[in-house]
Amino acid sequence: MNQLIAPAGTGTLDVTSEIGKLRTVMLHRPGREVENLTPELLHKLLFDDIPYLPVIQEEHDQFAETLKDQGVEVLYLEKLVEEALHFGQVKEQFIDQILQESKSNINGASDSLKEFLLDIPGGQLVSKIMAGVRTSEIDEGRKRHLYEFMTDQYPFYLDPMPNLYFTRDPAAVIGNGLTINRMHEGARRRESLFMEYIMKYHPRFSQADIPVWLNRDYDFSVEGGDELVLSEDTLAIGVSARTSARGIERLALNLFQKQDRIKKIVAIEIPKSRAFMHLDTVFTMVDYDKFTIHPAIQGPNGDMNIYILEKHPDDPKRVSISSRTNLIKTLKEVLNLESVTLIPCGGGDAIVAAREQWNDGSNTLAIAPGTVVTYNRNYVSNRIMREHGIEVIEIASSELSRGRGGPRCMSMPLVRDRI
Ligand SMILES: NC(=[NH2+])NCCC[C@H](N)C(=O)O
Repeated sequence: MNQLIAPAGTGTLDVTSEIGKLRTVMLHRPGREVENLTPELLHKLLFDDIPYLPVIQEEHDQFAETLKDQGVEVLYLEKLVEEALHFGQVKEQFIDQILQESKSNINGASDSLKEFLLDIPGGQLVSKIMAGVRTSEIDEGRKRHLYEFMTDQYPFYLDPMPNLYFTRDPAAVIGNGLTINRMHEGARRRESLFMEYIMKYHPRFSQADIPVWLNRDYDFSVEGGDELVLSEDTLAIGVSARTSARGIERLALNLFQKQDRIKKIVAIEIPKSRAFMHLDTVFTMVDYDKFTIHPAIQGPNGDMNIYILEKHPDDPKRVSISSRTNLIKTLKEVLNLESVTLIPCGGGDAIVAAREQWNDGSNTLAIAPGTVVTYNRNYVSNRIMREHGIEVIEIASSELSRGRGGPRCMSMPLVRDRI
């Protein structure tokens, strides 16, 4: 195995805001999993079109370079998982678990598949699992069951995982710990297993005693696109198509029990629709007192359903819940700010806002207070942000945007400077 990309012993996680200078981030460069999309599978695998692999990779490399140029350390998911399996000597255990969790596709062929995967040389196993395994890839000689010889069945034993380049969702760093998420959609459920292995077995993290605030074995879903770290003591979490109220309450209980820095969780309900799948598709923090917003998530007078969860004074099994209806007022209250500016996606024009939100116009990745990375195609939203004094660094987005996620979705911050 080549030298570790992520040296041992540097594995502290530290994210106490959405905007502190970004120091270390985890990305996933889209790979062959994207080429295993077919029109029939698009809906199930949560895509709207099939990206052209060489171009999506080029755009992704440009994204990574942009971050590196700003001094950000970029780690790659695939490499971290390979290293975790190698140094933890857990390749077979990992294969067993992937097969176990892919059961509905495998349909009894797991012995042949396990042999097939064990034969793949180190360094290629992880990308193979990510790309998916076609039924036609298993040698005739390895097939044992009648249905394994049939050709007209579902094409995959292991489904491809084309959403992996949205590293934001399967896990999220909060303070010095993280959530390793139970994903809402079956198409993404296995993704968080990778992070579990990285944290347990990668030499950079395994000795660091990193708290896991919520694990993927909890029955109710939470996804990273809904988890926003507003400040050292306050989180915002979307109650969305992907993140359940129960998941949020469990996370709150665990946090209040295991640490005492984070004191408030602001649960923000958003419409449960495909376009607004996570809170970060309609709301991101771009500066100390500025946020992007898609106006369609607010009622006529700016009203919304917002709940603040706090530690219950005398019952550790409950949280105290109080409600709010106005986003600006709530943000001012929890962040102790005199004023808060919401920058509307598409400048608030109904058509432009809808069009640009669809291509993640509100989904910014802050790399420092007042500096964000965005997609170039959302030129109206980008202009409006600049008019509000934000430095906007644009990246190419023709193919990346086809997966319905933007720069925030495509990045998992591991370390940010405190602000
Ligand atoms: N944090 C985000 N907004 N992630 C976007 C994920 C998009 C992905 N196709 C999905 O449906 O899951």
